[in-house]
Amino acid sequence: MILEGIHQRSIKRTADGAGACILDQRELPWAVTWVELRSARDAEIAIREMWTRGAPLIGATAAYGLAMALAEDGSDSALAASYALLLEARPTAVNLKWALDKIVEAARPLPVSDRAAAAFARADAICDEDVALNQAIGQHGLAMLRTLHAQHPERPLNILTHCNAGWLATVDYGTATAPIYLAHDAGLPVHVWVDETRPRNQGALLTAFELAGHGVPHTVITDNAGGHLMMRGQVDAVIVGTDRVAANGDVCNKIGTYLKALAAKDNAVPFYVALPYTTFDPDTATGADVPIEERPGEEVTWVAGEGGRIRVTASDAANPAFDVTPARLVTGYLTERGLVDRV
Ligand SMILES: CSC[C@@H](O)[C@@H](O)C(=O)COP(=O)(O)O
Repeated sequence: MILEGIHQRSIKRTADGAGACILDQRELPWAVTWVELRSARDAEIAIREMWTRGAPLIGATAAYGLAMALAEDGSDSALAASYALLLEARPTAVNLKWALDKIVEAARPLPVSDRAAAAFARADAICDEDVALNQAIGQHGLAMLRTLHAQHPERPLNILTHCNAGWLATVDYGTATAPIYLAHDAGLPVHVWVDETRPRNQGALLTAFELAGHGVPHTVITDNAGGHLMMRGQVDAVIVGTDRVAANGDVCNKIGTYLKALAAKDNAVPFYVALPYTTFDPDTATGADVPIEERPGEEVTWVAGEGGRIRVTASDAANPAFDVTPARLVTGYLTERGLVDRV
């Protein structure tokens, strides 16, 4: 299947209803490949190895994975084993646990023979809800962007984003990108500075692909360029997604987000975090309590691009995948309930 170049659901049930189809994001933007997941183990590999990624989409994939596990074996012990397998696939995005818990809540009270159907139905509902949440975030974000644009109506609104918090990271629309898509569709002139987002380059590879497909003017920049652009007055707002917001409002997101928040603060650029309630974690007190995924150093020492991978150093590399932006650096949280200054 070839993408139409515009957003669509990034996870779907297979035609027979017994599995889930995802885009293999490792191949984007060079190839658009849909992959069928047929078991909890398939879902776990797809999440762990980042065929699929982004907090809400990780949750949706895990939900279908648990439903597939129940179709194979609906017993309590099988449910517990597959829950643990999927939960360990990636540690940072709280949507993973949230979605798995919703499947357990829906399935466990039922007779074993009814559990798989209930789990699939709940996974479908998680996906439908994610789309609605992102649309609501988009509507509130559009109002916010209109207000910002009114300050300088003579020029396009420049938004900087980090990583990929678009439709590829969610079921559809994205969190950080939903306001951008709605603004563009409403005729508001927006231009997006896209952080390339080393080491895996989700910005250059995925966000740019999305924005190009939707016709949104954008420019890819190195991760180090944002502070300079802010100092020059070339950024009107930063909007990022998040993998987990702690009870105190600290924001865990892709490594490098914190530096953007610091630069934004120093240059009086508003820094917004877009999130659905499924990414808020009241059980994690502060950002210091969020488990930060340490990924292989090879993601740093080798860079993937068109035509393959090239090695950039023979030295050892460290690769923390996320960082924490303290709540004090956040101007506002863009949620399905509106723009709020505390979560
Ligand atoms: C709406 S997704 C928000 C975040 O999950 C996203 O920006 C991000 O950091 C994703 O990290 P990734 O490691 O690519 O899964």
